[in-house]
Amino acid sequence: MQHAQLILPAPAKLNLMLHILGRRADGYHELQTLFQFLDHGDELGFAVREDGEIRLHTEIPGVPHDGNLIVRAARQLQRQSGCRLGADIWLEKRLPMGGGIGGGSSDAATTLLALDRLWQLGWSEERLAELGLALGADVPLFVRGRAAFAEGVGERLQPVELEEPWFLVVAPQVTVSTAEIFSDPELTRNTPAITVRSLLAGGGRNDCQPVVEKRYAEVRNALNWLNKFVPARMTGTGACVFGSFPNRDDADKVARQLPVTMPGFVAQGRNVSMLHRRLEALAQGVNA
Ligand SMILES: C[C@](O)(CO)[C@H](O)COP(=O)(O)OP(=O)(O)OC[C@H]1O[C@@H](n2ccc(N)nc2=O)[C@H](O)[C@@H]1O
Ligand SMILES: Nc1ncnc2c1ncn2[C@@H]1O[C@H](COP(=O)(O)OP(=O)(O)OP(=O)(O)O)[C@@H](O)[C@H]1O
Repeated sequence: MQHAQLILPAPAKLNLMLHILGRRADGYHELQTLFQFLDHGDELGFAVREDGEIRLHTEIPGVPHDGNLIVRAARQLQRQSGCRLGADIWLEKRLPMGGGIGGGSSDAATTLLALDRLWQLGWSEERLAELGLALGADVPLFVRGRAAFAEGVGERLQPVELEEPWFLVVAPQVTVSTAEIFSDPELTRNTPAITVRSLLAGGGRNDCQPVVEKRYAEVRNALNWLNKFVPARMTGTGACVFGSFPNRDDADKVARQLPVTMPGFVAQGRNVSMLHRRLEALAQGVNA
């Protein structure tokens, strides 16, 4: 990381609600979801290589180098832009994988925005988001960096202004496969569409939660534990669950009581991703 020219965050997200409206012919699901960012995430470092190679210097156990979303994002951008430069990339992984908080998608989006800058491509966010969609349904959200109501398969984004409470996120020690949950016959796929206005007035749920709770005792236990303090809900297709608090102290107090078998973290919900805050500061010449 000490050789990096540019160090940028890759924040987590929460799905504050997630409704499944139907299934498309290609197997993907039509959904409605409300996304907010957390001020907690991975960190990535980047340096330009003149030889065109893309090298990620940090290994993630179980993920081959060429299958890592960071490498796949970099190679796609290189291919589509025709750029002859390469990159050395370092990763500090802090987010649990397969947790429904978007770690891989966020790493991919940070890579696209970082290399667009270092390779001086001048691509619009729109074009980068379009490229990102091929890597994962949540990548466009992280490229855009604004809390949003999402429709379609998650790519039609409408920015929203939400309260920014503190969350306690509990990470049960299991990995939930998104594909497995979406292919479960018991998943309900017929929630009627709602308007963003009615949603912001309160309500919503996570349609994937009953299926995950049934399959994973660890997720069930985490929900039961957190529900003793505040209403608890699952994010994405799990495994992480969260509850909100009006201030950091209240969230910390509950976090201190977490059993050792149930790690968690406290973070604030943010309407502008910390990646975009950092890029704006850089554009203004602030070295914060
Ligand atoms: C459900 C969410 O977590 C909400 O934030 C995301 O949309 C999932 O995003 P992701 O993990 O990046 O998922 P992808 O890598 O795009 O898709 C993984 C698998 O989930 C299923 N999938 C995903 C998104 C979607 N709208 N419908 C689906 O059916 C598909 O089987 C797909 O093969
Ligand atoms: N840079 C990366 N970080 C994390 N996972 C990666 C990465 N690259 C590839 N993967 C693969 O993607 C899978 C899903 O990882 P991720 O952490 O994005 O899941 P998630 O939090 O459930 O995402 P989502 O909320 O988008 O469903 C991992 O199990 C891993 O095999």
